[in-house]
Amino acid sequence: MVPLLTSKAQRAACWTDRLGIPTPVQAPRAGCIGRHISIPSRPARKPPACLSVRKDAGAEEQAGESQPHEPAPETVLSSSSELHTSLTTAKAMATVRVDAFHVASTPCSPRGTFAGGPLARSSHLSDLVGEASGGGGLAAAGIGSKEPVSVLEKDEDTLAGVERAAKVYCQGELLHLVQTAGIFEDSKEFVDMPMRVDPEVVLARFQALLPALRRDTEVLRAFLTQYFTAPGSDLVEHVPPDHSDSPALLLSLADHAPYQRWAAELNHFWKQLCRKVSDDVFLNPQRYSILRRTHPVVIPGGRFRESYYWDSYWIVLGLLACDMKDTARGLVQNLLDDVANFGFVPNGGRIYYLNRSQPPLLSEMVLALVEHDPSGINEAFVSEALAVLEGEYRFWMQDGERAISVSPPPVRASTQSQTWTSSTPNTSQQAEPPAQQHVLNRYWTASIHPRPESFKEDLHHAGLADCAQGFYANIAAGAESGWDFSSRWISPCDKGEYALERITTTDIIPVDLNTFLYRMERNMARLHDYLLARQMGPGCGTPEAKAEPPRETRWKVPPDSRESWLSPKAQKFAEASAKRALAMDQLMWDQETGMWRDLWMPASGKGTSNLFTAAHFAFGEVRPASNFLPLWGRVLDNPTLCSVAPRRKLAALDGLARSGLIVAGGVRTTNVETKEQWDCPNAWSPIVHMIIDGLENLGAGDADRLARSLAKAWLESNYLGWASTGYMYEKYNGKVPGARGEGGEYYPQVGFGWTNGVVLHLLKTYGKFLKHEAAAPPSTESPAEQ
Ligand SMILES: OC[C@H]1O[C@H](O[C@H]2O[C@H](CO)[C@@H](O)[C@H](O)[C@H]2O)[C@H](O)[C@@H](O)[C@@H]1O
Repeated sequence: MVPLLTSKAQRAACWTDRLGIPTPVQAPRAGCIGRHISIPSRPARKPPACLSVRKDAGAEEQAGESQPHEPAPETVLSSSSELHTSLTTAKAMATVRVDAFHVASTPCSPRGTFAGGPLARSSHLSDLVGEASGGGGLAAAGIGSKEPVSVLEKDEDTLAGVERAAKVYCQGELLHLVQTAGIFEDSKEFVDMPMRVDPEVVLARFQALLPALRRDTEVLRAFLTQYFTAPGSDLVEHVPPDHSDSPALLLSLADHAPYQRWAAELNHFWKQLCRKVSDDVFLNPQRYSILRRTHPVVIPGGRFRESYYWDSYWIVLGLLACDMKDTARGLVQNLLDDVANFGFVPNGGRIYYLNRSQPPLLSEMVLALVEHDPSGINEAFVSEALAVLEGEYRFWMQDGERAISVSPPPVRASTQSQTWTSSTPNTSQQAEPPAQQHVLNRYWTASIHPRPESFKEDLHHAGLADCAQGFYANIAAGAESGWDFSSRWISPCDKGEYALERITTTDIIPVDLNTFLYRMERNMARLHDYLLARQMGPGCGTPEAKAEPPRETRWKVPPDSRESWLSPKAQKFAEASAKRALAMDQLMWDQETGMWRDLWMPASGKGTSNLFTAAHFAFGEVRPASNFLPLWGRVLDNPTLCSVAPRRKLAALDGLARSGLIVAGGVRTTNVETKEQWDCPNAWSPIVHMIIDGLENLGAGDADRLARSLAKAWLESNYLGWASTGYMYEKYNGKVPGARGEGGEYYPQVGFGWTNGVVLHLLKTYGKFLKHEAAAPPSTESPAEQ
């Protein structure tokens, strides 16, 4: 039996409260009732005296027991041929069957909002990822790699468990009715609740209820109490053995007592945020939405009671700042295991996240581990990681899905400085055949259902959208971007307003995603050569070996700027990175604003051509901070851009200063104020960190000074928030230092994994600049306010 209450320390009010870790829900709370389009809502009623919820037959009941199913007439999710992608994903990877999957195409593409079918297929990838990439039923189902990554063993039990659990958490009438009954304020609550018995038993019990009772809110509440336990009980607290109360970082902050105390507390927080998957998840994976994890995880906190893909990068940096390299390595190994099991890293560690990934930063994490402790990482790990990363690369390069061919519009030379908006006419009709074809990437999913964890919210917006299926694909792709949600992805209406139902993520080729993939290509080239140098031993003839003592060379990852490569694999990934750097420069760089710009493909849903010749800058008025992430990615250091790099660097520095994004509390996410959380005035740790890091390493103008003043402003804002409330927020208000950010589809969270990670990393990097300063009160002046 799964314990109803979580561990002792979690019950300690002080810590749970400050970390935003929810206490177990004993009784479901009443909440708002979302709009739903399929099943008419009913007023909540008192249960009738003869309430026919049967007594729990217990866990001993045989799995697979089923009662005749009487589907709700208007239920849209219960057809077995329309399995949710999360289920088909796992199933596909488990059985490598290609026939049973739902093909993600849809007849509607209003406003170009859905690009579900095969689009432009890239042509020059086969030598990098093999002929198996792209096309086929798996690709059409958004499953990623056609070939599982064989270097790590797949966990067949997990996959079988996922398939069974998905029948409750990802599809069907029970999910629909619970999520639309208004029982929980937060839609994520239900899909995180473990089952007391097998899913087949739960579903059979549910089907045994009279149809009218299934729709009765009080009956549903009673049903949940009987068959489910509290969210959060599937992960148990775990004190990582490599945690120390006095890591070297604390000593280095000795001259700056307030920050030293703060760092000590954040270091302590790792113990509160670290979790192990409970034993019963290993015995009965089918009863849980949590994915089994071999190694402990570090959760963000609050409603985010599982691991997240891109959050993990900043958590890893923070752990390394506290010398917790074993815990960091375990986190990375879990993500590598994901690629082995599913062909990609899912958005987060629950089965309902299996229909999408998140910003691909796994290679960055592997690199961080190797650079932190080269002699502690053995060759087998690097070699295995590289094979797995290749699998992940294959997932992202599925042509026609996340990878597409783009050509510059022939009119580009004369419209270099033109700002395109959603209403700009598509001039591709008059275009000459393009001279050069590039392959770039976008966020994409095959999902045609509401996100289970945001079910009622998605139903509501789908009801307002021109095409519900297109909306579901685009909203899930928006979640894949990590920027869920932002004006970046929303086609503004004529009045200039950003309504979520107009989300059109798959029509956009984002600067940040292409930066992340550029880094993946670059990192893999570097890691391949690093591995070869280590395998060959000292004096292996690398360019660095000639200049440095051989022993040093063996343990050092070659610099990002390396031009000649030893290993053929490294050479190929370096070539891919050069192509991408060139494409980003030719298509995304906007000289007028001094930034890279997301591309908008208004023709993407029309599918008449294999090439997008009409890629223009996305919604002209939106200036996201992600436009500057190529600085973090060192894209301008690619040898192929050496002739333009010096002036681009200065122009980008100037562009950032002119962008208006730098504010008193760091870097605001965009310049547009909407109700979404990835917009103005919010400032998010991952973005602020990448901007700081990019500036620090730019080597142009006074970029490093700006980096330091931004780091100072960000630390002061986070410190102010912590000192006045005890909380570390998930996001901050960039305009009001210390204030929490707002907006979006859930209540602002505290805890918080990546926030703590960035602070600890910045304290480690910039501590030496801080220690001579007095503990000045946080400034309200922007370091470069416009
Ligand atoms: O439940 C709604 C959405 O929540 C997640 O997104 C937000 O939190 C994540 C964890 O910190 C973070 O990675 C993401 O950038 C945030 O926007 C989740 O990732 C979404 O998929 C989910 O729909």
